[in-house]
This record gives sequence, structure tokens and C-alpha cells, in this order.
Amino acid sequence: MLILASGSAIRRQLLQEAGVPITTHPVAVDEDALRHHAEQEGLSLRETALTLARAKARAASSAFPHHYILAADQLLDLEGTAFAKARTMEEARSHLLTLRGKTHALHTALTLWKDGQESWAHSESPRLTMRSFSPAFLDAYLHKEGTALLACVGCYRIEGMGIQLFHLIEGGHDAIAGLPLLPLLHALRERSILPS
Ligand SMILES: Nc1nc2c(ncn2[C@@H]2O[C@H](COP(=O)(O)OP(=O)(O)OP(=O)(O)O)[C@@H](O)[C@H]2O)c(=O)[nH]1
Repeated sequence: MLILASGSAIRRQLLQEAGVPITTHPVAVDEDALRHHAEQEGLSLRETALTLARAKARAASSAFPHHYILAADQLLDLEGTAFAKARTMEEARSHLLTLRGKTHALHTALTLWKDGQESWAHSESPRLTMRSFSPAFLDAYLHKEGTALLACVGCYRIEGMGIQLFHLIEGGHDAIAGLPLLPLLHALRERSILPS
């Protein structure tokens, strides 16, 4: 059984729909402190996402000896500036207006741990170009999507109405949602967690 050390509903959903048996075990790490430390160390945002994923895996590892633990992290990068999740709908509106008409990257990192050691890691950075949507569209979008947006680092659900925000997407929708499935499934088969 794979332990998913994440509170992300979409990560859980993607794994379950792909037929991967999991047990979820969300962990709390101080992401702000870890991001700040990574910045002090001069890490790139992509490296920072992997560092955060590793911290989550490490936090879960002691509770599940001899089990594989999957942890993940995702950072939004707009021209070198990292965005965290919005805390309020007003902040979500502000984030989307800042991203409007520009291209941002989602640095998405995964790590598999077992018995306190990293067994596999993967990161990728889909790039999304947001169209210059109208104020009326933004109002309708925020009203329809509601506070579900606060669980999404970019204030959009690509599998929902969020797709209407973009006119160019380079990368898979699974990676955008925070879980690049194909490389992960390969790693799980290599470790006999899934049948070949
Ligand atoms: N449903 C959905 N969620 C998204 C999308 N893009 C990003 N996210 C979510 O945004 C969140 C990024 O924050 P993270 O710090 O990686 O993860 P988290 O939600 O805090 O959960 P943990 O793994 O427990 O840290 C994840 O839950 C992603 O699944 C999307 O298009 N759709």
C-alpha cells in the first residue's frame, strides 16, 4: 500500500482513478519557513518544490516504516516570483489579475521515500499562458468556482472552469493539477507497488 503524504484532494483523486491503492496521511510542515530557507540557500523555485516535497516525505516516513511514501509540492513561478495559495477570495481575484495575460510555470515535484531514504524523485514545470480575460468573466468565474480555488496554487482548477483562463498550455493536466502520473506510475511498477 502506498502512503500519500498529501492533503490534496485532486492528488488523491488522480491516484484512485488511476487504480493506485493508497492510504492518505497529510503532514504539516512549515512551508513558508522552508521556502524562505531555500531562497537564502539560493535554490531555484523548481529545486525548492523538491525540497518541500522531501520535507513532507521525511515527516511521514517515521510513522510508516517499511512503506513507500509519496509526497509532492507545487510552486507557482511568475517571472521568478513565487506565489503561494490565496487565503481569501479577494486574494484569489488579485492573484488572477496579476497572472492575466502572462505566462507562469508550475514547478511540480514528487518524491518516493522508504525507511527514511529517498528512492525516487521527479519534477517538471508546465507553462501556462493566461489570456486577457474580461472583468465580467473574472466575476463569473470566481462566483462559480468559489472557495475551491483557495486549495489551488494558481487559483484555478484546470479540470474545471479554470481551463477557460488560458489560451496556451505546455504540459500535462495531471502535472498542472500537481501529480505527473506517467513517470510516477513507471516508478511504482519498478518497485513492484503496481503490477507490470
Ligand atoms: N484541483 C486542482 N488542484 C490544483 C490545480 N493546480 C494546483 N492544484 C493544487 O494546488 C496545491 C498546491 O499546493 P501544495 O503545497 O503542492 O499541496 P497542498 O495542497 O498544500 O497539499 P500537501 O501535499 O498536503 O502539501 C495542490 O493541492 C495541487 O493539487 C488544478 O488545476 N486543479
